[in-house]
Amino acid sequence: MAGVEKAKDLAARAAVDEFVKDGMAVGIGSGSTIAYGVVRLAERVKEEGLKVVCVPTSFQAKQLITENNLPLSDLENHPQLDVAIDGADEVDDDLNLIKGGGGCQTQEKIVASCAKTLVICADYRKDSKALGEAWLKGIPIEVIPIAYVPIMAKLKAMSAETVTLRMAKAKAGPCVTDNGNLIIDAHFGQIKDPAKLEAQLNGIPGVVCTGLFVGMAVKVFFGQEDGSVTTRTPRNAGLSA
Ligand SMILES: O=C(CO)[C@H](O)[C@H](O)COP(=O)(O)O
Repeated sequence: MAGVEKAKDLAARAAVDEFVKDGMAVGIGSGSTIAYGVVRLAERVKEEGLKVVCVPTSFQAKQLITENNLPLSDLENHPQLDVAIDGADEVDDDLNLIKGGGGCQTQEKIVASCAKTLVICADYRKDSKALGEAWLKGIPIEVIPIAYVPIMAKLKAMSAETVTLRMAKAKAGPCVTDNGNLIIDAHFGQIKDPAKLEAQLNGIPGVVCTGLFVGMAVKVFFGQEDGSVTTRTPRNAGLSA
């Protein structure tokens, strides 16, 4: 393994090693980076006899949990989680995030909101000073299907630079979320006030959930190109080895 994949693996392993302890209920995020974290968690269960339960944030996360023979649970049985570990598309200096590149931000935000701690693992490409600087595809916004046209118009009126209905890759038509909704990607350029923008977007009728995660993450692990892992916390907004 080399390059970006190695960086993802290192970051995810570091997050799992530092934050998952015996007896914990763990929220499992979605995407290619957390997949390495699930493999590491399964290793620790085998090697250390760790007892954990895992709550997924998507169909993909559920598959990861079951394929790695980890105990699967849900928010009905575990409405309070000790930690949620997830990936991100972009992370700013204050640990605000853009998520939803994989279209799972709604369940990811619900699970994160039920966890005492949200920890993010990402490769070096996700590190950014301000949201919207590196991730140019736009903020993923899950919407109720009947509302997608008026919501797109409202986003344009809010001065979004690009507004796109996300289309499926191997099927004609739109990408349909795990919740049966659609996704609009809206790029607002560099975002100066993520909390304000999130509140504005949440105020549009038909918006289910945005990919802006403001003030939720407590620590981010970045896998670097040179094989090191750096971290960022809200208290030390700079990077430390
Ligand atoms: O938010 C997500 C899915 O909705 C993912 O966590 C995010 O897209 C990062 O994915 P990857 O680890 O594959 O880069």
